[in-house]
Amino acid sequence: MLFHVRMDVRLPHDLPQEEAVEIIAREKAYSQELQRSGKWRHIWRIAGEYANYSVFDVKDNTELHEILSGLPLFKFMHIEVAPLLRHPSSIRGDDT
Ligand SMILES: O=C(O)CC1=CCC(=O)O1
Repeated sequence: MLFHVRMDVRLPHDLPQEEAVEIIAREKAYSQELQRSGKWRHIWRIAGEYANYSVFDVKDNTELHEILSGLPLFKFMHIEVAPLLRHPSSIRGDDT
């Protein structure tokens, strides 16, 4: 199943710099491992915002929830999820 996900990151102003750097490094490693696995298909920065649009390809809602709630930045994020399906007007036979 494909899901479009928007993640907005809000780091608290009083979060120590070293802690923020460490969490962001873990976030990057976690994300890149999932990208290599094919489950995290796309990640795009939203221009001018500390936010991204991502596309996930996972088995079901439960797997998506497990992945998102495992994000090192999860507690500092606002996340919006939209399930995707093929549009009947799409000229593409698959989702490439
Ligand atoms: O910077 C972001 O948008 C948050 C994030 C998600 C995965 C990652 O590496 O950073």
